[in-house]
Amino acid sequence: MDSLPGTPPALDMQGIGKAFDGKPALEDADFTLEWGEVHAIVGENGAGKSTLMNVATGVYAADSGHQSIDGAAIAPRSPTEATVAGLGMVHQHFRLVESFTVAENVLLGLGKKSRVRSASEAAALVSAKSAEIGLPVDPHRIVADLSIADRQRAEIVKVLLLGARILVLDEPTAVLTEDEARALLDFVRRLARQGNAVVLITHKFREVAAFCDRITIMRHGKTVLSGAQVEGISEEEVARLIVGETLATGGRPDSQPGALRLSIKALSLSARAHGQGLHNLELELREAEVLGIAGVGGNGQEELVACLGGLLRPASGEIILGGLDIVAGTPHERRRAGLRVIPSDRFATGMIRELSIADNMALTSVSEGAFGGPLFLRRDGMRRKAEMMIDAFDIRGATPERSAALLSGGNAQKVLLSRELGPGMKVLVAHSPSRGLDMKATQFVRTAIRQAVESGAACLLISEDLQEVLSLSHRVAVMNRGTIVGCRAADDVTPEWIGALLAGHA
Ligand SMILES: Nc1ncnc2c1ncn2[C@@H]1O[C@H](COP(=O)(O)OP(=O)(O)OP(=O)(O)O)[C@@H](O)[C@H]1O
Repeated sequence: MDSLPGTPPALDMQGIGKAFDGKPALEDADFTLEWGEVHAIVGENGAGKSTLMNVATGVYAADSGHQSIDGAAIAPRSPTEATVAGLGMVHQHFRLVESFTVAENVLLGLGKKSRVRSASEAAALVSAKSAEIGLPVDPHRIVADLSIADRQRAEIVKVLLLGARILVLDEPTAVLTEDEARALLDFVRRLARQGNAVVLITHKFREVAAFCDRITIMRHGKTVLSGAQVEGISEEEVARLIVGETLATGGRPDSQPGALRLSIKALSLSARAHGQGLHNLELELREAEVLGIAGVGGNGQEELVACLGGLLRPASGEIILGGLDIVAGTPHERRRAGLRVIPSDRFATGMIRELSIADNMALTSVSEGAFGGPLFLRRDGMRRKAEMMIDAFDIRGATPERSAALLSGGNAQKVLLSRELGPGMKVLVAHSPSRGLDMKATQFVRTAIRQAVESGAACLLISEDLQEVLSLSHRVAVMNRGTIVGCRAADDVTPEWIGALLAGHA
């Protein structure tokens, strides 16, 4: 989509360089966004997509290069400055104050210089904007009470109210259901067609193909394809440019399921206290087997993972691992019995953002005395172990001392895997293990699971990504309303079977 002749681009970035601790995250990167278009930025984890847009929006200062917004040269020193100039970003982790209402957040964002003085005036603005752009947002709700999709919409309305006409969305659909994602992307297209401009950072080619006008591809901090028309570009071509090499396609682990490893009997969890709850859930998992659990998110998947990991205590039922009922065991005791969990939200229960990579890798073994007692922690041992893991799992840009908060999504997942797939693992519970990851990191995660299962581990794979479930599992179970509503060999699974099971309980 070209702007009218003589119209300056919405955003123009040329020759952008940025290094962190001497390591380049961006090298001579270019990006041009026209008014009226949705422009996708794609690239593998750590390619520099977020960093490029963080430079554009004043989160980071570039080391080199220049940029302009609507023809005016600018090097924003803060996100507020960028938003005032017309450029606003909605990050992967939302930046709203949780204890405030949506209107109070907008009031806070508008700042003292604004003529808006009260939360009720801000609320009126939110309602008007929300109606104008067709994005439902209730200004009076407390942010902590909102669903993820509601929060995202609130953040978008806020950014637009602060003056943005260029909207940057960093992997906005990674946290949404399919319906929510479609609604958001429809909105994004409308917004662009009204004369605004949108940058969409995404890993999903189908979003690029269906909703974007042009595409920019990044690899290792550089722009390897700049603003090509989406029409006429194939998924294979995009994949090749993203990774710079061809990927091996994986498949199901080459293993024969053996003896019973884990059995869950009549597991129930109160629905009132814990969202959906669980109802008489029954499962059996064998050694060297992947049992995939398909279903729409919010049907008890989170609760099942929390009950297995020991973060929630079920009202009744048994969880038998290797002949032992672990239902009353602490998370630590379950680990000792060989149970490992990869949660869907890496930083909520898997890792501690504020700690270093080495500390995160040692998190679960420190209490077992692997690195000395609490008073004399052998930090050199932790560092050496972390160096080995960084090497073995090819965690790019990582050093043992670096804060985990600085890892890209794919690399954070690799840190988690390096810790959980360690010795003693008998049952792996993996919840959406490749959510938000690029193709190469996804491939890495699936290969790691496959190898663990081929060495005899049992894996319960819980994922809303049916393709992921089908590509790895020996058997597939369907979860709906807090229970397992059907289970069969993966080869016999059809979309109709899954659809009927989901509808039968709708
Ligand atoms: N504040 C920071 N300090 C140090 N290194 C950083 C910082 N922010 C990003 N990096 C590094 O810069 C590189 C590019 O990261 P960036 O987050 O831009 O990648 P990305 O393409 O957005 O990845 P993802 O798809 O995983 O979000 C990575 O190696 C990352 O670890």
